[in-house]
Amino acid sequence: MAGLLDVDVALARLLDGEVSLPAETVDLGAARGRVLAGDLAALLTQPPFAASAMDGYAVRWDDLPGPWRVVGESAAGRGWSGTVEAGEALRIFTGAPLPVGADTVVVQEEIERSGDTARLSGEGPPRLGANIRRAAQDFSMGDVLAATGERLTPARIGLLAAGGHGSARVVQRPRVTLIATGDELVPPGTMPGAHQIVSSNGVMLRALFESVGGAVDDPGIVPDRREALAAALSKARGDVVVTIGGASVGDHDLVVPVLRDLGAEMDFWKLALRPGKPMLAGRLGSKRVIGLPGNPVSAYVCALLFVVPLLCRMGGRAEGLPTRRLPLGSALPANGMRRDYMRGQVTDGRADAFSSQDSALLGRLAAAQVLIVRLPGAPAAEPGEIVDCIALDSIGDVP
Ligand SMILES: Nc1nc2c(c(=O)[nH]1)N[C@H]1C(S)=C(S)[C@@H](COP(=O)(O)OP(=O)(O)OC[C@H]3O[C@@H](n4cnc5c(N)ncnc54)[C@H](O)[C@@H]3O)O[C@H]1N2
Ligand code: MOO
Repeated sequence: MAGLLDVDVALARLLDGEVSLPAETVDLGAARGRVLAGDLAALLTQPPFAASAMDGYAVRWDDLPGPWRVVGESAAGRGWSGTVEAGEALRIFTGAPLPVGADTVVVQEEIERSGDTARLSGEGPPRLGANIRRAAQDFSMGDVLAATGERLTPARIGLLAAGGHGSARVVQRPRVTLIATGDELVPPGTMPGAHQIVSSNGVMLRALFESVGGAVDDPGIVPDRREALAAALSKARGDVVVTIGGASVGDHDLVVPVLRDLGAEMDFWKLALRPGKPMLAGRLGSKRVIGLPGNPVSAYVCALLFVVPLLCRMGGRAEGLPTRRLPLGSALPANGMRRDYMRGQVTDGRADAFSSQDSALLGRLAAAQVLIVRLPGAPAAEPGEIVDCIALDSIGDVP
């Protein structure tokens, strides 16, 4: 479409030359979801020594089926320094070091104890080495426990702590300032007066950006006045400023004129995209500026297609959105000249677009499992035809 930029070209321009932010050190206790800035190797070996996996008696396999003379005790944190000789057993507890000489643990449920004598009362251990965790069974000093670019899941955090780390070098979180513009807006939780609506986009986008690691500052709603918007844009902190609304061409759509007044460089404005045609991108000093359209679905789709990949690039994460190729459940009409992202559901493995695609309908967006992608000029599609979809339910999965 004349004058409207292709979505892929716009995304490539947006990401061109952008690299991940510098690293910082964080305590493991506050590191969930962060992205490693470098490989982390084990500083320790785990387990550091052969240990009993059960409460019982450490014996020599060759001595089975006993009986044994119990010569001492090894508990977690308090090992036993002697050697288990032929005919001897050592009382041992879970996690305690296996003594020299012993090679197998008999669980206490299979032992009858009387004074210093232990007798087998059950079947006994199934094999040499039973109920023992070997030294280094989990990992050895020097093993890479987590690699650059990996996200710190709860389990990885535990692994790093076991490996001797108390903190980790991670990529800084990209900082985003949200600026919602509009005289009609009131904050969430406030009853709108006449001709007002709730600013639902701010909290929605905050949640989306945080789900991919963004650190969001939302200083509130800015009225449709040039000076107010200019002040908010000038004050905005962080790496990326995201405006919401006022991106179009109406008399009260001030984002582009105010950005121009402030000397911002414009990367692009107006895309061959539905929903979200008036989306814009630029630079204000060292900050990236993204102007999202105000219609809630347009704001969400543009944020997903552009801001999420930008934040992922800055935050050292994989950028691609999760996609699926699915057969259509019902026919679709020919598409116009804008790339269309149709909200839809998946039933029995087939994607169906909702009948209404109005970009103001948050209910349909919240119910959508997929965005069905229709390329500019795509002909009508029959049921069963395979279409590309963005899987909305697997976005921003910080565990
Ligand atoms: N003459 C033209 N008019 C419009 C065009 C066009 O090309 N020529 N484009 C249309 C398209 S497409 C879109 S999308 C909208 C986007 O316009 P703006 O970005 O300027 O958005 P607003 O006018 O400020 O608001 C649109 C709509 O969204 C509501 N809104 C705004 N902010 C929020 C918020 N934070 N939370 C919830 N809802 C919000 C606002 O009240 C309006 O209803 O322009 C078309 N017009
Ligand atoms: O792009 Mo607008 O987003 O068609 O409603």
